[in-house]
Order: sequence, then structure tokens, then C-alpha cells
Amino acid sequence: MVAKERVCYYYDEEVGRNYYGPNHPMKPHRLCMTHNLILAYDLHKHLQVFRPRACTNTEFTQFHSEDYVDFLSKITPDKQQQYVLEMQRFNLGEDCPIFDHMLDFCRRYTGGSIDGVRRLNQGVSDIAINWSGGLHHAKKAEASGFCYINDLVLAILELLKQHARVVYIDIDIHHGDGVEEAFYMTDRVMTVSFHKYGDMFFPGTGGLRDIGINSGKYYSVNVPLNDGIDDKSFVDLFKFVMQDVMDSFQPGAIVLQCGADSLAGDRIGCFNLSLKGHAECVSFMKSFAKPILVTGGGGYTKSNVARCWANETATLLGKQLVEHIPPHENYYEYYADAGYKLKAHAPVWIENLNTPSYLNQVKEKVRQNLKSLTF
Ligand SMILES: CN1CC(C(=O)N[C@@H](CCCCCC(O)(O)c2ccon2)c2nc(-c3ccccc3F)c[nH]2)C1
Ligand SMILES: [Ca+2]
Ligand SMILES: [Zn+2]
Repeated sequence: MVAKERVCYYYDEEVGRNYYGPNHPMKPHRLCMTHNLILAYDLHKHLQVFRPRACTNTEFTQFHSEDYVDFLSKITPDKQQQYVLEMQRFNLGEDCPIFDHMLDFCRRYTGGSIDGVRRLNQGVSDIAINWSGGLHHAKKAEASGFCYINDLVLAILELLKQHARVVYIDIDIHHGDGVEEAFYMTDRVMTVSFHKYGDMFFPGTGGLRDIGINSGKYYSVNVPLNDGIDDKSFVDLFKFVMQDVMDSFQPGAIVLQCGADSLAGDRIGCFNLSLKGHAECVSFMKSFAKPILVTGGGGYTKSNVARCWANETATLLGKQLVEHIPPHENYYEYYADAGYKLKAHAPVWIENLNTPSYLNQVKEKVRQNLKSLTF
């Protein structure tokens, strides 16, 4: 009998009080909903649950610039008018607003990812889950795309103390530009992002020809996609690419960003994935039986985000959830939209603009690039 994986899980009771502001799509309350669904399905009994530590500025500056971290530490909503220049310099404002307790929010979501990989490095956990993390757009000295501190870069730097090679995988509908940029010139981290590309879709980077530079050439993999990709096309492509990546790069550890905005029915996404397809990617990466950090990311239809990440928590535990969501005190009514069912609700159907010939072209190009790997 193969021993069950030891799974640690980070959740901060106060995370839901963070509010990006009226009509901003990012709603940290989705994390409370995820946690309550995990409780409703009794999954916490199989997890080692931790409150994430508030990490320090010194930890932030292992990647971010001191100027940027200092500014994040002193800015508050009522002081914004006095710092118009810095707000622009650090790209703070509409997409990345300053809100109350923002820095504590950053300390906690980053602390969860760093402490998770520390447990993996110590060999006391096999799988670390931090749904509040995965903020992949944050740059060294700049906020971007709702992200302030890049917990993923900091977690990967921590894993590199223990492993020669780490693979980063990103199934958020947006390109994982912040993580790719941080490791674009090194052969010690392979970054793989699957994302919508074209039509000026944010952030606009991550083309098929963006493969890394200098020592990092061929160590960045980009899989640019069109609207409406469905489970069959995505999972088939994901397994093809990831099998090649794992065979040729042979990493010691994995970081998987599970942005849920690639699900059908997302408020700002345009793919057609179901819970099943999204979870199939998580299950596939689990099957390599390497130390793995799994994080959240985007996801803007709250009830579907909670369904997705509760379901993937079960997947990582090797468990299957029953279709009917167990009635529970908090937020149960949020799932009325699909008859209190686990199956996500997708109001509109988007045509799959990824033709078989396009997908084969992408597969061939990725395979060709990986053949050039030498390490
Ligand atoms: C000058 N600006 C650049 C332009 C832009 O289109 N930004 C993207 C940002 C999308 C960020 C996606 C974040 C993420 O899902 O990848 C994520 C979040 C955490 O981890 N990953 C965006 N902003 C919005 C938005 C912002 C405020 C209010 C309403 C909106 F729809 C939607 N999409 C506007
Ligand atoms: Ca992505
Ligand atoms: Zn996203």
C-alpha cells in the first residue's frame, strides 16, 4: 500500500476582509468560500491546516526591489494623493488599487507559499496547497494585474536551495509573465504557461516564439491559445506538453498555479474548461510524485472558483467529491445558481476557436524547442 501523500494547506481567516474596491473583479472573499466548501466536504480532516505566517520585507526583497517594498510598506488609501508619481512608477492604481490591510494580505498569501515549500524542502510534506497565492504578474519593482508581491518567484527561489531544477506550470487564462520574466535567463527553472493570446488580451506577452534567452534559451515554454478551448483539447495538449517537459527537464520539484479564470463562465475569462478538465491537469502533475506546491491565481466567478479549488483539494487528496454540495452554514446559498451542484455553472457557451491543425502546430513547435534542451 503506497503511503498517502502528506498534504499541508494554508488558510487565513482574515483573508476575506480584503476588498479591492467596488466593481473590481478580484474578490479575496472567494477564498473564504473555498475554505467553507472544503469544510463542508470534510476534507480538512485529511489536511494539515496552517494559518500562513506574515512574511517579512527581508523575504520580499529576495526578489523585489527595496524601493518598491518600502513604498508598499508606507502607502495607505488616504495617502495616495501625496504619492502620485510613485503610484505611477510602481503601476499602482486601477488594476492594482491600494486598499486597507493590503500589505498584510501580501504578507499572508506570500507566507503561505514560502512556508509551504519550506515544508516540502524539509521533507515533512509531499504536497503544499495555498489557494490565496499564485499572484503571477507581480514584477521585481512593479505591481501588475491585481498582483503586488510575486509569491511564486519567492517560493521557487526557496525550492532552488534544495533542487537543481524546478518546473513552474500556469493554467490561469493569463500569461504567467512575472514568473517567466524572473527566470527568463536561467536553465534552473522551466516556466510553462498555457494562456489566451491575441486580441490585445492581458498581458499581451507569451507568444510561441518566446522561449528564453542566454542560459535560459529553451527553458521558457509558452502555449498561446484562442477563445473557447474545451476540456478535450486542453487536457490533451496539457498532457502532451507536460510529459515532454518532465521527460526532458527532469525537475526535482513542481510549482503549479491553478488560476480558475480558465473555467467556462468566468467573468473575465473566455475559455470553456469544466471542473473536470481543470482538475485533470492537477491530477496529472500529482502523478509524477514529486514535491509540489499548488496555488490559486485568477478566478472571477466566485462560486465556480470555490467549486474548482475545493474539487482540486480533493484531487490532491486522492478523493472524489459527491455531486451534491453538502448544506453548510456559510455561503451555501451561493451555489443555488446550479442547483447546489458541484458542477460549475456556465451561462454562455463560447465556440472553440482552436482548430486541430492549430493545436498540432503548437505541439510540434513546443516539442521541437524541448529537443534542444541540454543540461
Ligand atoms: C491598463 N490596464 C491594463 C489593462 C487590463 O486589461 N488589465 C486586466 C488585468 C487582468 C489581470 C488578471 C489577473 C490574473 O487572473 O492573472 C491573476 C490574479 C491573481 O493571479 N492571477 C484587466 N483588468 C480588468 C478590470 C479591472 C478593474 C475593473 C474591472 C476589470 F474588468 C479586467 N482585466 C487595463
Ligand atoms: Ca497561464
Ligand atoms: Zn488570470
